[in-house]
Amino acid sequence: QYCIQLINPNTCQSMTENMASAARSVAAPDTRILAVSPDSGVNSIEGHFDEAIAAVGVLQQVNAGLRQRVDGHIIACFGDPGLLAARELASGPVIGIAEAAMHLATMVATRFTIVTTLPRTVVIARHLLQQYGFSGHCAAIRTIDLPVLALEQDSPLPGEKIRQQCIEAMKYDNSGAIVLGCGGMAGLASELTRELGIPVIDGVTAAVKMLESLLSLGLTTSKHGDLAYPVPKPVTGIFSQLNPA
Ligand SMILES: O=C(O)C[C@H]1NC(=O)NC1=O
Repeated sequence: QYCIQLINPNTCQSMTENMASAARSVAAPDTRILAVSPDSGVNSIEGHFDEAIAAVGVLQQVNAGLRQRVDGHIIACFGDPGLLAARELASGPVIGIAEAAMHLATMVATRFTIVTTLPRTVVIARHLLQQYGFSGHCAAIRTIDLPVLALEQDSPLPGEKIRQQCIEAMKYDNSGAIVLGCGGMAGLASELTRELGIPVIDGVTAAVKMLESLLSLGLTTSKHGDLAYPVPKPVTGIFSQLNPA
């Protein structure tokens, strides 16, 4: 009975489709997943500049979701771009895949390792750990040193490098769980968990189940305080699409 809007903040359609199938594989039978991505922006998010651009696209999609009366929103990029702004705009709950995966990891292990893509995005994950209060829980942030879109090519290399970093994490990091640090890794978690014998958590599937939990408990974004709807004012020019629905 829920309609969840899954927003891939980059414009790579194949990634949107891949994460949508991962989301649908865990969604409750009567949960509908509406997978979208911005009409314009960047085809992969690999740094602060890309994040800033993607955040505007996320807000445009949240607005579209509001008009379609979706029950909640997932921001499916490991930088959780635009998360708090999206919570101001939205009436339903909004969850970022990084925060979802991190929360679940702390419930099954005392420390976790994040495995992400490019070294330059490590600082983004570090900032989120601080913002969410999980710095003490994260033993290490590892990278496969491949661009995000390498995950969309038909090659075994990214999967192999992720597996290798998971094995290194198990050997050297004293971590009890792994967090996959990219929306494009969504389909890999269950096989890696089975093969390696350690919880490997993907934020897309984690966010779907957390959103269903919030909705079933009647919990939604608080409009008391700083996440109240934006102060009404004209939003002009290229941002006019962001005027609240
Ligand atoms: O920061 C990253 O490596 C991953 C991030 N970039 C992207 O386009 N989707 C993501 O989840």
